[in-house]
Amino acid sequence: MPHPSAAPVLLEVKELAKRYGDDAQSSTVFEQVSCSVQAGEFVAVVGDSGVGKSTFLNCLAGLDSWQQGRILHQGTDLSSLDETRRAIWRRQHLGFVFQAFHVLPHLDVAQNVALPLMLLGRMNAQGQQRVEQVLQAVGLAGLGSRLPQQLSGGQLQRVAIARALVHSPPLLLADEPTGNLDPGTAQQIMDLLLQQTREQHTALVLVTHSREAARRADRVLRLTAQGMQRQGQMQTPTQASNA
Ligand SMILES: Nc1ncnc2c1ncn2[C@@H]1O[C@H](COP(=O)(O)OP(=O)(O)OP(=O)(O)O)[C@@H](O)[C@H]1O
Repeated sequence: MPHPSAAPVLLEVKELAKRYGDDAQSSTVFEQVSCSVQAGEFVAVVGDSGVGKSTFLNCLAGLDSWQQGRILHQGTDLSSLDETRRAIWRRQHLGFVFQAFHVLPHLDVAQNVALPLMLLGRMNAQGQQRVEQVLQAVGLAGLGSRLPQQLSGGQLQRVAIARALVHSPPLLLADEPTGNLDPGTAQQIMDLLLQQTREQHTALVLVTHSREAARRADRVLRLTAQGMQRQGQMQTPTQASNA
């Protein structure tokens, strides 16, 4: 695997600002947020509770809107895509692991994991094999026909990770994927996430409060209301805008 510093830039965020409310009564969540992520790189995003980490991740996924700035994925400006094209772009380029799993209760484990392939029209014999391969990789081999209600929290999070990786997206966004888990299971989930992203050369942007998880990142970025800074460094505004 090439070292991240030699890899091309996958994601660029330029002076992003997010506000809620209308002009008369708006409240700024964050502004002047800039950063970039290279292919295959693992970036942890940390910050105080309520500072806007989940909001930032939702913006990166094109699931939320912003008032100023740009988000570029491999040079494509997300705001240039209408809703339909954004949805297609998400299917092809993105995996998202939510804190609350978001596993569909009426589908079995294999069907949940297969969803991205079905949406991409890739659920043929090869797709079936891929589902089995990913289930095995996350330690759920043999559990494909179980319903989500028959799984533990750690197993459900594994389903969510398998589903986010099954279509080999270049970018994986994960919002506190270990937040609901005990420390032992949390570590296993982090091991798995890292192993899978390293093997598939997927860039990983992980929002976390966990020092343990952040410690394993290639880079840690701290989100504040005024911008994004590389953790552990005092930066000039110019350096921060290049974080
Ligand atoms: N729909 C909304 N309308 C108004 N304000 C909102 C809305 N959604 C979120 N907020 C506010 O935006 C801010 C950022 O929320 P967000 O969930 O992104 O923070 P966070 O850093 O992920 O928090 P935590 O670490 O506690 O999960 C919070 O102050 C929250 O109250």
